[in-house]
Amino acid sequence: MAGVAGRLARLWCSGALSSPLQVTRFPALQLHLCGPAMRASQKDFENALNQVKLLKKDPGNEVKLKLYALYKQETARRNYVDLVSSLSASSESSIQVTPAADRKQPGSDALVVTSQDGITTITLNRPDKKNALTTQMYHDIILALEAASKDDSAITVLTGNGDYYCSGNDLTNFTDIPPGGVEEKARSGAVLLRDFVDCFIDFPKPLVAVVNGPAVGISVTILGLFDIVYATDRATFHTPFSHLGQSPEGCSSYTFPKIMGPSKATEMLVFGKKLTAREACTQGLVTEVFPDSTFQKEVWVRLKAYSKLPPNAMRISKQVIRNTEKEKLHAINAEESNVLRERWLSDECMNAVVSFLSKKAKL
Ligand SMILES: CCCC/C=C/CC(=O)SCCNC(=O)CCNC(=O)[C@H](O)C(C)(C)COP(=O)(O)OP(=O)(O)OC[C@H]1O[C@@H](n2cnc3c(N)ncnc32)[C@H](O)[C@@H]1OP(=O)(O)O
Repeated sequence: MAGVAGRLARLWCSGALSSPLQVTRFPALQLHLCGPAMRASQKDFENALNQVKLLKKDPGNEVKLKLYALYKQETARRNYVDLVSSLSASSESSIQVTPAADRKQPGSDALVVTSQDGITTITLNRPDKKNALTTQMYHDIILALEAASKDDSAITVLTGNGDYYCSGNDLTNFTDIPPGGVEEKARSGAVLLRDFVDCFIDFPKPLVAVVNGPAVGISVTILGLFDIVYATDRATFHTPFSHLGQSPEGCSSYTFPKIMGPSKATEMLVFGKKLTAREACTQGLVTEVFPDSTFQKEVWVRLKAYSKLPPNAMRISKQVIRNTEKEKLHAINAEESNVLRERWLSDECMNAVVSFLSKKAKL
């Protein structure tokens, strides 16, 4: 695998790949760009890579993102073959192979929703990926919030499983390029972002973030739309948008200056300054910080007590607080999503994403 990865890296780092048009002149590589249904043999793939080595110019970021996606497919294919080989090698193997149709759909395990003691808890559950948000997870969170807004719980909580709260947008989302290309991807991403943030703006009940560890990107910006933010003292708050060639979302361009003042907001949103939990609390983004050793216990005791308060009174009080700003927040969300759609198409953003993916794939 490292061989294929290394070759891909050398191709684009050395400038060996040329334009997307030139790449599609090579039938074997084209087969791979068309996906698993038209999969070329490993030999075809190796041949294609040798062919593209002869090209002179950079292939462009769209092709690099496709190459990364193909590299992941290739890895998955090899893992599949290895697993089946290991099963055949040991006829006494105890591994049960579940028929594909019976398996849970991707994404379903990545979000866990529970309801207890008047509290609905939505838990991000991809601890091995620091709870990075896949496209599926954005959709699932929207559905979970819609359900929670109508269930009989008094309070809704968002938290993370594992050492991180959330590492923000899963940057591999960028490799899932539809037939309409990166423009279509950016358009659909902006619609999803807007719908996702709208749900937080409109959420009718008290919404609490239980920040169990570091938080990055969109998981930080939407905190400005929560009613309470409790954090472990291990948490940090980081919005590296400029580093990623991106711009603020989650209404943070409005809520952060309002919460912490324009210059502190600029340090975070423009210069990517990472705040400790205590700094975030001093600046008003976090409601209260707890020692990590007692964080879960203290927070849940507190929330269980709050959940016994009259639910209608809490809902109406929240409406009174939120309603004066709702229209404005929706307008800001729409504007931020539009700006980001453009940003996602910029070289600054594409280069940053390709650089992250190259490091991740150890290319
Ligand atoms: C609808 C769309 C809205 C889009 C708007 C959102 C804007 C944002 O959210 S921008 C912020 C995007 N997030 C990042 O830039 C964070 C990227 N990740 C990291 O910098 C590091 O992984 C992190 C500091 C979070 C953790 O570092 P480590 O403690 O060293 O752990 P690893 O890097 O080894 O991470 C383990 C594993 O998880 C993968 N990972 C983590 N975060 C992401 C992510 N955001 N996207 C994709 N993958 C992520 C990481 O690559 C590792 O994977 P493997 O190597 O496969 O094990």
